Amino acid sequence: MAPSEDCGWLLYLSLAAKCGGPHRLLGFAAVVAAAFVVTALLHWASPGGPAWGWYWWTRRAGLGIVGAAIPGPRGLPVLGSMGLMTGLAHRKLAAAGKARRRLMAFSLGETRVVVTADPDVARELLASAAFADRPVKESAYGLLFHRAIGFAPHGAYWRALRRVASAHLFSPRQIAGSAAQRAVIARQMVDAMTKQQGGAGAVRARRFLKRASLHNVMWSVFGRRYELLQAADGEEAAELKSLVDQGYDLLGQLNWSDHLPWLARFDLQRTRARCAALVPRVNRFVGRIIDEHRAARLRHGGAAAVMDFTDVLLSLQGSDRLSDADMIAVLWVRTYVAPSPYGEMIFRGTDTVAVLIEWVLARLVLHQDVQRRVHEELDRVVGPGRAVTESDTASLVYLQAVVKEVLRLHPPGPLLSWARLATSDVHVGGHLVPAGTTAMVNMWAITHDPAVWPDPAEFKPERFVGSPDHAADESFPVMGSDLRLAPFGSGRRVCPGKSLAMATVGFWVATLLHEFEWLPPASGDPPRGVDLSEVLRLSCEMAIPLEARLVPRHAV
Ligand code: HEM
Repeated sequence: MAPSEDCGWLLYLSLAAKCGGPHRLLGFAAVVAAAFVVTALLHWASPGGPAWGWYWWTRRAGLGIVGAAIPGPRGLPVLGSMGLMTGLAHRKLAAAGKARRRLMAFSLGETRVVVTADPDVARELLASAAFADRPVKESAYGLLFHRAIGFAPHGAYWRALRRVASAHLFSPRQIAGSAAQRAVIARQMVDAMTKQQGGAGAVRARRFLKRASLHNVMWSVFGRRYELLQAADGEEAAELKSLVDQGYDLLGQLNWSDHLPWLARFDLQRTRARCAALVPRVNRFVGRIIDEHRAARLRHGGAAAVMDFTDVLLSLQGSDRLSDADMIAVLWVRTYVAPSPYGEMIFRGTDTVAVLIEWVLARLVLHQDVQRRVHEELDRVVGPGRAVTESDTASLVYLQAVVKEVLRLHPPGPLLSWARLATSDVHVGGHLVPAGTTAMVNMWAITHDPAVWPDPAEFKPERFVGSPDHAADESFPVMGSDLRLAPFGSGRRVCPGKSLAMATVGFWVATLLHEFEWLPPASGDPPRGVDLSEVLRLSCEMAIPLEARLVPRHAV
C-alpha cells in the first residue's frame, strides 16, 4: 500500500473518531473489516483465485466486458495459490493442471498467472510479441537484473545487449574460439576428480562441475583463470564464490512481497536488506576488474591484447556504449544469468550446465547398460590413445541422444524459468489473457505427458537415435523449434547461451566418460546409491548430490 493511502485511512479514522467518539470508530472499523472480507471472498470465488477475481470484477464494473474465464484453482482468499510455487512447483502445477493442460489460471497473491502444459499453446505464447517482456521483481531490481539481458524490458536496450552478446559470446566462431579454454578446464576436472577418488574412494561430482562452469564463464567474460582445486584458490575466487552463493540464495527464494506488495515495507524475508549489502560488494568486485581492463587497454594503446567480453563492452562506441553501472549489471548477471520458476531468477550460465551434467552422470551410473554403449561409441570414435576433442562430439550420436533424453526427463528449468509478462491484452489458447499477466510454460509437464512422449517416465536414449517406433530421432531439435522438448525456451527470448551450453555439456560429459568408468558408490544389482529425488532451487537439481566410484579407463 502506498504511504498516501495510509494517510487516507488515518484521516478517515480520525474523522470518524471526531464525529462520534470511540463507538462510532469501532463501528466504522467493523464495517471496513466486513467490506474487506466480503470483497476478498468475492474476488476469491472467481476461477483462478483472488487476482483474477479482482480483474474480472473491475473489468465488469468499468467496461462491461466479460470473456470466458480461464479455468484454474482458487487457492486461498488473498494469498491465492502461493503453495503451488513452493517445493517442486513443476510437479504441483502439473497435478493441478491435469484437466486444464491448455491453459490454467491461478493467483500468487495479487499477481495473475497463466500456465500451459500444451506444446501448441506454448508455441503460441512464447512466439507472441505480446509476451516478449519478463516480470521483474523486488530482488531483481535490488540486484540490478533489470539492466541485464534476461530482464531488460523488450526494446532498444535489450536488443543492443542481445546483439553484442550474440556477436561476441555466442556466435559459432566465438564458441569454436573458446574450445581450448573448455579443454583446459576439462583436464583440470579430470585431474581433480582423480585426486579426490584416490583420497576418498568416491567422488562427489557436483562441486567440481559447479566450479568448472563458473570458472569457464569467468574466463570468457573477465579473462580470469582460476584453478579447480580448493587449495589453489586465491582470495578473489573465494570472494567470487561467496558473492555467487549469496546471490543464489536471494534469487532462489519465493519473495512473498513480490506478490503481496503490502508486505514489502516489512521486508520479512530480508530481501531488500540482503540485496543492499550484496550490491556494493558486487560493484567493488566487478568494478575492480573493469578498471584493470581499462588500464590494460591503455597500456596497449586502446585495444586489448586478448579480447574477453569485458573488453568487448569497453570497446563499444556510439549508442551501444554502456555506462559503468550498466556494464556491471550486464557482466555480473552474465556470470549467473537466470530467472527462477517463480518468474524471478535462477543463475543460468553457470548453474544450469553443472546441474545438467550431474543429471547425465547420475543416469549413466544408474543405467550401466547405457554407459556401456557410450563407452563403446567413445572407443570407436576417439579410441584409447588420445583425449576427446570438441570436434569429436558431432560423431558421438548416442551420447547426444543421452543428453537429449536427460534434458527431457530432467530439464534444468522445468518451468522454463524465465516467465514472460503480457504487455497487452492477447488471445492465447482460445482465451483472453489480459495485459500484466505473468505467463509460464510447464516444460516438465509436456516432457512427461504420455500423449506427447510414449513411456514418458522411462529413460530411453534410443528414442533419439531413429528407432521407428518412437516419436523422435537423432535430428530431433532441442533448441526451441519443437515445443515437445524445448528446454532452452523459444521465440524472441529463447536462451542465447543454448549452443554454448550444448557444446560445453557434450564435450565435458564425453571427456569424463572417456576417462572414467562411473560406478555406483555401493555395488549391487540394481546399483544402489543413486537417488533421483529433485529439489527446485534456482534450477531443478538432484536433492542428494551424486557420488560415484571412478575407475580410470586408460593406463596413465
Ligand atoms: C543447459 C543449460 C541451459 C539451459 C537449460 C538454459 C535455459 C534457459 C531458458 C529456459 C531460458 C528462458 C527462455 C525463454 O523465455 O523462452 C533461458 C534464457 C537465458 N539464458 Fe539460458 N540456459 C542454459 C545455459 C545458458 C548459458 C550457458 C548462458 C550464458 C552463458 C545462458 C544465458 C541465458 C540468457 C542471457 C537468457 C535470457 C535471454 C533473454 O531474456 O533475452 N543460458 N535459458
